[in-house]
Amino acid sequence: MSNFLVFLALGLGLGAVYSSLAVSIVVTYRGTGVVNFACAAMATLPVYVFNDLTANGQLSLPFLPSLALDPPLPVAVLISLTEGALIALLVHLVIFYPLRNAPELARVVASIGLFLAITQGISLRYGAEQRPLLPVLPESPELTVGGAILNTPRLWLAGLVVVLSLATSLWLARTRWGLAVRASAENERAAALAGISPAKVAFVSLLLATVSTTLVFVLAGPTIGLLTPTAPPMLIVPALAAALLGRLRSIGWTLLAGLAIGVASAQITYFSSVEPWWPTWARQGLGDALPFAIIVVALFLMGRRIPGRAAEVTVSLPSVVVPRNRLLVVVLTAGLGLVAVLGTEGVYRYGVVTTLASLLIMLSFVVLTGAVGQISLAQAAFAGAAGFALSKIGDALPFPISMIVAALAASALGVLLGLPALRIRGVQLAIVSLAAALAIQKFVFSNSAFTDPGGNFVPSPSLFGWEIAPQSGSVIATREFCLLVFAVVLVVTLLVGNVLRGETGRHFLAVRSNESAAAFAGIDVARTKIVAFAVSSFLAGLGGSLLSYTRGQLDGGSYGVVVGLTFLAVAYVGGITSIGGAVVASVLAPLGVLYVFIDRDLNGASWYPLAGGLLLIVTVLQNPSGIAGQFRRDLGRLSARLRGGRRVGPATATPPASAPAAPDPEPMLRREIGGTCFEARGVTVRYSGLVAVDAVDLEVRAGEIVGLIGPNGAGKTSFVDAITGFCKADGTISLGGREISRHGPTRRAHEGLARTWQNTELFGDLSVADNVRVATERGGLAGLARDAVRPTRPVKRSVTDALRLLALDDIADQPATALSLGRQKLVGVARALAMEPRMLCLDEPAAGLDSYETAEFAGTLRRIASSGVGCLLIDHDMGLVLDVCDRLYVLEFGEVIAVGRPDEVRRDPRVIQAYLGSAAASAVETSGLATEGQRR
Ligand SMILES: Nc1ncnc2c1ncn2[C@@H]1O[C@H](COP(=O)(O)OP(=O)(O)OP(=O)(O)O)[C@@H](O)[C@H]1O
Repeated sequence: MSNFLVFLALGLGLGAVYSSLAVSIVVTYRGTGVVNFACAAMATLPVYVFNDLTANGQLSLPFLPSLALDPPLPVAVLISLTEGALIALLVHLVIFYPLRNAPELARVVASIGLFLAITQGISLRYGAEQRPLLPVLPESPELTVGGAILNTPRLWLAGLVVVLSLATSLWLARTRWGLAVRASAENERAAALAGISPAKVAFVSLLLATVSTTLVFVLAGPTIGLLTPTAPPMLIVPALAAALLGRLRSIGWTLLAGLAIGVASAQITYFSSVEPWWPTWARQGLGDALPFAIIVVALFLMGRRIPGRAAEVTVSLPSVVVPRNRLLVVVLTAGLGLVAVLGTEGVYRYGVVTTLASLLIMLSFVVLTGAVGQISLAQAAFAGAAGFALSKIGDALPFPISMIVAALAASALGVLLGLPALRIRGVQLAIVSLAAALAIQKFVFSNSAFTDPGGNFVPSPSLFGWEIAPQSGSVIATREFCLLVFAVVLVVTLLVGNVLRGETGRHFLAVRSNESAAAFAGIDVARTKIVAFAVSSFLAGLGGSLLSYTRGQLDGGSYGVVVGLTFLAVAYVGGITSIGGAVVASVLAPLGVLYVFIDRDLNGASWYPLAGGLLLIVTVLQNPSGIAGQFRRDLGRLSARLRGGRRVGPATATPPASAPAAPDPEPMLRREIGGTCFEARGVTVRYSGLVAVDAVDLEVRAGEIVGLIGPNGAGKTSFVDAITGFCKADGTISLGGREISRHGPTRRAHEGLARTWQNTELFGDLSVADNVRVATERGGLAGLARDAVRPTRPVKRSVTDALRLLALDDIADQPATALSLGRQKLVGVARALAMEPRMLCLDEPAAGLDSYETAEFAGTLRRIASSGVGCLLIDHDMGLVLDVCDRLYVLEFGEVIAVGRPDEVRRDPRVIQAYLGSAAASAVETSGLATEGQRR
């Protein structure tokens, strides 16, 4: 019992550090929208200054020579806090403020760049060796409870953090600045309109967060562990777990969660080091794995309830370059690689082989982060998992089977990590993957129960009994091994190129662009993400296996978290959205060609990690598509100039200069209206207290065009969302006589219920043709296998027919988002049509079309219906609706107030009343609704 109390006090101290960091993460997030992975790193720098001041009497600020100064303790604390404040100012001005509207991925990556820059900068300025930290808080009064002497400084620290957290909570709740932070977090645009400056709010939050964390770090002394450049910064992982448990919002819950995590990990330390019944395999690293377990559970249980933060403006991710595997480019790049392998020796050849192997790890980022938009910080852990697996099975299995099995082990781990990604995305996934990387490093790679403490030797690959030793005597990279790596990397890169330009690649890009629209285009979003995780971790595993051969031996730090963050940094700097970017990144990779050059010829290897962090920040700020993207743009400009000086810009489909005459009236199509193809009974949609759709019955017959009209807010879109499975609803929905009420959106789409969206919802990275085509492809593992061998397959007839019907075939190769709004809507209709639906729901398809295009669209709609498809049309253009629809349903406040033929409905007094109010009713009766509809 007394040990329990001792560890409870120790745990409260540790928990206090976690809590203070976690509260800072929450305050920064609410004020700036950035989950700051460098929060602990920013406070670590002042701890070094404080440590030098108190232990050596030296003021050693970054970039400046040390000064002899022996200040009293309060002055030393004050100097450290001032440094913390200056760091916050600098980070705000140089990084977070310029990135305020950048995509979430960019902001996460920038804070990782900051983490790397600070930790590597500390290493250069203060050295990488461990430093002891002296207690700062008083050791009195001595507290003895139940015979246990409790650690008083840790209890003081816990008390201080509780007070600081309460003060922060009061500040947020009661002060003008606190109100501004809360307003900005809810709706930055509205806050800005109300006169609140988002920039000032962001700075004040960051300042408060950094200074309070600095104070706690400085006073915590040995509670934060030994002082090394990376140990205190890595406290960010348990702190992120606590912040998530507080839903990135509640200071109180965050405080409690941090304290609880601290206490739990102290108790784990106690039990695992003392109790004989504690399993041997769980004696090392379990405390480090705890935050991962907590984060996964927290995100799984309440991932969707963690609030996003609305920015004033948002910018999309850099666009993806779909690889073409052009023969000339492949031959030139492969030739260059071969020359590098054959033309180098010694340490340079080692650099070449490292670059080649790293290319596969960089490709793993291109697949997962570039193509699918999922941020993973665990790619090095996957590489390491394969490396460690290879050290165990490399002797038992021949090459390449051993390498493939090892990579499959990494892939299995990747799929496990991908499971939480089905419920979460963006920065939350970055947090899970960071925690996973730390857990794998500490609990698996550094655990003697799973690895060999004497060294995890990786046996040389042997091909048909011929051993290809990676090293031989003093040769650190043999030519045969380099050629083997070259061959593997070339084949795998070509296969990845095939996958990215095939249907799997289109599914990836669709999911990255818009998950809801992808789901209703029949794409299984969950399966697509899992496939991406599997492929990406498999690639990381292959790269890790090849790297492990070159190393010969692995230890716990070989594929640690910081290695992983460095991989991400170079992948981003090279260009995370293209294979060319991965090639550039592999040249920049740790121990790769450039590194060897910097080390050998410039004697600057110690600057490499710092340069990596800084370059990452600069890339995020200046050039999100990386070096490869910039190169491609420059090349484009150059070739345009050579072709005659024309500017290269996105292709746009311009409408005709002068509006052509309206098309001839559609020759009367013989439309046979068949039996009921769609039926909704008692459909009701509630948003909290509001009944948006109230027990609506609606029926559409095959070949019939049914209009659903009503004033703004009547519930039309909610009804379509309900029947297509995009919002919760009561009632029954049947398609072709089969009830589909319980099916999800994707299954409803597969059953033949297609829809278009009010806001186009196209896939921005795909061309017009691919936006349509992607809805006809099934993807999955079968698609992956087909893509690998034959990525260019014939386009389905329904796709070409839909493009032709909507007159989009002449602009099929243009990027969909470069079209006018009206034409984008037509692409949405074509996509729905290509799925060969029985029933088509069109949500305001004519908004954005001019009168000529609208008249054409009316004809198109009749043609669609004449093929037997039931159509439900929502539109405010009454001219179109009255002209084209066979029957109309009129909604008001969620209820159907009229049903009938257009000529009946337009004379219905309730309808006239609903549209215009009673005063104007009689006037309109004479002019007709059509005029009013057109005016709208
Ligand atoms: N996600 C939501 N949460 C809460 N209320 C909602 C939500 N979506 C819609 N509403 C409300 O439900 C009602 C119906 O909205 P809906 O968008 O379905 O109407 P609509 O007829 O499609 O309007 P419009 O013609 O302007 O598109 C409105 O009062 C709207 O404010």
